[in-house]
Amino acid sequence: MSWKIITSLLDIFIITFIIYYLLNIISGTRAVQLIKGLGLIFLVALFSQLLELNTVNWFLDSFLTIIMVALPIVFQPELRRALEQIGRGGFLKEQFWQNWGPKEINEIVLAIAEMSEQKIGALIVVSRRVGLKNYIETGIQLEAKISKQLLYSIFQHESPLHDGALIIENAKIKAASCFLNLSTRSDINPRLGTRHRAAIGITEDSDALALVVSEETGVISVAEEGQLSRHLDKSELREKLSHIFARSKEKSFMRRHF
Ligand SMILES: Nc1ncnc2c1ncn2[C@@H]1O[C@H](COP(=O)(O)OP(=O)(O)OP(=O)(O)O)[C@@H](O)[C@H]1O
Repeated sequence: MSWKIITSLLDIFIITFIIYYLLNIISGTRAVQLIKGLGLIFLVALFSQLLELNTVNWFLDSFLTIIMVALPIVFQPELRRALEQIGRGGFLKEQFWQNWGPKEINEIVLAIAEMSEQKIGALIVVSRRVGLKNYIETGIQLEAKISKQLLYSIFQHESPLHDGALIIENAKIKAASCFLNLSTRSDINPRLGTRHRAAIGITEDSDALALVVSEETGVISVAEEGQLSRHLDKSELREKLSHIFARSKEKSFMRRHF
């Protein structure tokens, strides 16, 4: 095979990968409708060029120029998320799991299970490699050890900190009552309210995990990478948390030794 063919194949492979990656990032967002709309306008523009419909051509050309200028403004949140996702791609290798152990996981699981039984609404965000400083700053800052009792008491209705999200970073409770960006995805179950949307939102903005207890039903859910797994029981939650930290430890070990 000649060098030229190899570089052409590489070229095609890279472009296919980039398109696949971009489609993955925008799937389920309002940008999908926009892409469909733009595709349609490009098709009409192509036909009008072939048929030499000059006025239509002129109109579509001017329209597309305006759209291109307006795009970054209208889709600023989506663009920011996409760039954050690209930047996340594994370059920040902070050993976020270092202070985590079975004890911390156990305390969280017990607190969530108890709140689920008593239908106490809760939203707990567990950060991983991506720091959540900008979200921590929106709440009341704490620097507390993880304990079932503390988590449980923060989310009691009488507690001034119960509203909003609690953020755990490096196995420490960093803040409570934090405000998160809500996911703008259009394919989220409409019966889920803002607590679940906020949980999904933070996992789109970062690689954090978000644990939710529904106040209405007591259902336990976990959001990861923009996907919500619902109806988890105590052991499934424990397994999920343990698995995530074990996986991170393994990956970090591989990086250091191979
Ligand atoms: N942007 C946000 N950031 C953090 N927490 C939020 C945010 N929006 C709402 N919440 C939390 O969610 C609570 C409201 O939950 P809501 O009933 O709207 O959601 P839900 O998904 O239906 O949850 P539930 O099943 O518990 O009712 C608020 O009281 C607040 O604690």
